[in-house]
Amino acid sequence: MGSGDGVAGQWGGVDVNFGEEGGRLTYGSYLRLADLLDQQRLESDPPAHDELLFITIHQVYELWFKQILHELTASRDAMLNGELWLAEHLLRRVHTIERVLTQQVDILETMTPQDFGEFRHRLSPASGFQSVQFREIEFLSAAKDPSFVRRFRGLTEVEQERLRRRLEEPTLWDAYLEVLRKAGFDTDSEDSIRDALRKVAGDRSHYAAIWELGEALLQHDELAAAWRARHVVMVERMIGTKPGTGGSSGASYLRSRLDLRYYPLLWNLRSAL
Ligand code: HEM
Ligand SMILES: N[C@@H](CC(=O)c1ccccc1NC=O)C(=O)O
Repeated sequence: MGSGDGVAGQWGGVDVNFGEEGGRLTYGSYLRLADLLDQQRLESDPPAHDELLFITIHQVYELWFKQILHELTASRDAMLNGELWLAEHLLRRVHTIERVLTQQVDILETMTPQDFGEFRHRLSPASGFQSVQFREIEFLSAAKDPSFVRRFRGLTEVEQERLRRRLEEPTLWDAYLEVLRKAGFDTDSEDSIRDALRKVAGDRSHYAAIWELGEALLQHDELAAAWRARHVVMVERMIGTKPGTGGSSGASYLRSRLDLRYYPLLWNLRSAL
């Protein structure tokens, strides 16, 4: 039996020690649960029952966004280093997370418009439009749009700097073009890239790793589009045609974003196969 202040005892025939044990790692201290579980502060007063769900869902999104950025950055770097298997492996993990993110909408949709209405008026002018990590994912994937940095109101210096860095650094598409160049293809013009993609697609046994990587990028693009489509339908269900708390036209603004594609040349390729 161990010593210390913890609760010691027998469990299933195994000696166990619960407690701090003089600063030894515990589940709660490792995961910083005291801090994590103290971050859900409601705006509504008296508290609206569904606001905890609303905050929790968004915080979970942001945690997964952090993980996605970690994986996409490493995948981009792996492509630049010629480690194609690693780049693909990490993209496949991202796909799995992205599927979960779209499914999470189901949970939020258990909230009715009436119950959302109890605290929605407190949220203005905040909105998902201001999610820095969401925009970082777009920039890193290839959809760089510097106007977002200007249009964001109330960003901290650190957040602005994060976005500026993402605008400067290579995207996943830049890294894929580097992969094509290393394989001997010319990528100087859009036509030469189209040509390279057709050659890769036409000789998959020879270009297996490059083809599969292109497919993994396309999958990431498709899953991001699926999230946008799911989000706008949820928005219509929750607020109809009302303007958004972020100051946009709401669902019609979001509909204008549905055609966004990170890798249009990979999509165009389909018409040539
Ligand atoms: C009740 C649920 C939700 C409603 C009614 C809603 C509504 C909206 C609206 C109206 C906009 C347009 C900007 C504006 O406010 O004017 C927007 C943007 C956005 N929302 Fe939501 N949203 C909901 C849940 C979520 C969740 C769970 C996320 C996850 C992080 C999210 C992320 C975003 C993002 C990233 C944008 C910017 C999209 C873009 O610029 O392409 N939203 N949302
Ligand atoms: N823009 C939403 C409110 C909303 O959903 C929201 C508000 C604050 C922080 C994140 C949000 N999520 C997505 O936009 C609305 O207009 O109802």
